[in-house]
Amino acid sequence: MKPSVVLYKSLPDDLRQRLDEHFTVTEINGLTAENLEKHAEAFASAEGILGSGGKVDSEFLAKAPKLRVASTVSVGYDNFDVDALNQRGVLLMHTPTVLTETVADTMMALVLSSARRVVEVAERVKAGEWQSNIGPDWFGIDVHHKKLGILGMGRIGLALAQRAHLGFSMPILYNARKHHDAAEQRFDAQYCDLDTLLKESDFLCISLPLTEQTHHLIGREQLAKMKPSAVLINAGRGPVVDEQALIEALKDGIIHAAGLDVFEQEPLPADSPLLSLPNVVALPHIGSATHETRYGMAKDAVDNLIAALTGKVEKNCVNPQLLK
Ligand SMILES: NC(=O)c1ccc[n+]([C@@H]2O[C@H](COP(=O)([O-])OP(=O)(O)OC[C@H]3O[C@@H](n4cnc5c(N)ncnc54)[C@H](O)[C@@H]3O)[C@@H](O)[C@H]2O)c1
Ligand SMILES: O=C(O)[C@H](O)CO
Repeated sequence: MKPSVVLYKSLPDDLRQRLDEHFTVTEINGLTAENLEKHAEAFASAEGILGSGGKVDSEFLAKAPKLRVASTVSVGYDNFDVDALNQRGVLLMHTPTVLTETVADTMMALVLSSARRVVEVAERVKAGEWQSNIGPDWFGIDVHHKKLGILGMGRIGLALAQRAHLGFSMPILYNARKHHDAAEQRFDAQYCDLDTLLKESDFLCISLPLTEQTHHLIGREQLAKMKPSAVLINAGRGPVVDEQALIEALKDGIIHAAGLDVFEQEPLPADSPLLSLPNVVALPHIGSATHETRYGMAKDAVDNLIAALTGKVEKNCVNPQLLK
């Protein structure tokens, strides 16, 4: 008999077919409380789950007593209680690597659009405000040759360093839990402590995961250490930055601008003060959102689930110690 799995994100037809070849699939529309109740039987018999978003914690695991594998269509896994999964012996599979270059492209787009005010001035053109030669009120700030600080020099940080250093002649500073040899050798990146990163970066780019240690790592005190001309870019997770403190810093001129792909609450509420600030570029969490990359992530998530439920895991496992 094929193992039962719950699919909580829709897949392209060919990938859905591949999943059906291996498993008996129950497809639901998200891991909501309502769906957990409505599809209690499917969760009670599920050996695997595949999707993205929604909390997977001990309360969830109690409803899925046969679960062996959770496969998320994302690299970030802050919505999973990894300790609870480990206690239950549930493997957690994710999709690093396939999205790295695309997310770095998004971060570079945020750097450029925040500095050159691309969104703001394009809106002004559409509104018919371009009536004569433009003056300084349309100008932005340079990107090339400015110092780019990377907070979280992992896969995405490295791909951003490549773009910024080789493409835009930007000196790279970074802070991470440890030195990154490839970043130092290939892009001359200089390791520094967080305070130095805050004080010296012209663009502070955050590509950190959300953990207990990184929650509100950037708050009022840290923003105050940044240059008034600095731009903050966040494509890691929203809660790494204290959003209220960021709003105040942007309003008060403590920093110059922000380019944000992630927020404390997503979707960002329509009445968020961030949306009325001209010096903010706000994107709807599109870091990896290209057709090619989203397909690649879904494919990897399907392959990961098949590998893990058939005992053939070689990569993409968050808790490989369970395999021993
Ligand atoms: N906006 C998006 O659509 C999008 C897309 C993909 C990933 N992400 C986010 O980006 C994160 C990073 O992805 P990645 O593939 O580069 O991961 P990664 O594991 O390769 O890199 C993370 C880096 O953060 C560093 N780090 C972790 N905790 C730290 C701390 N307390 N202080 C300093 N450095 C710390 C690590 O040392 C590592 O260098 C993901 O976890 C996810 O949250 C967002
Ligand atoms: O972590 C990730 O992969 C992205 O944020 C998409 O959720």
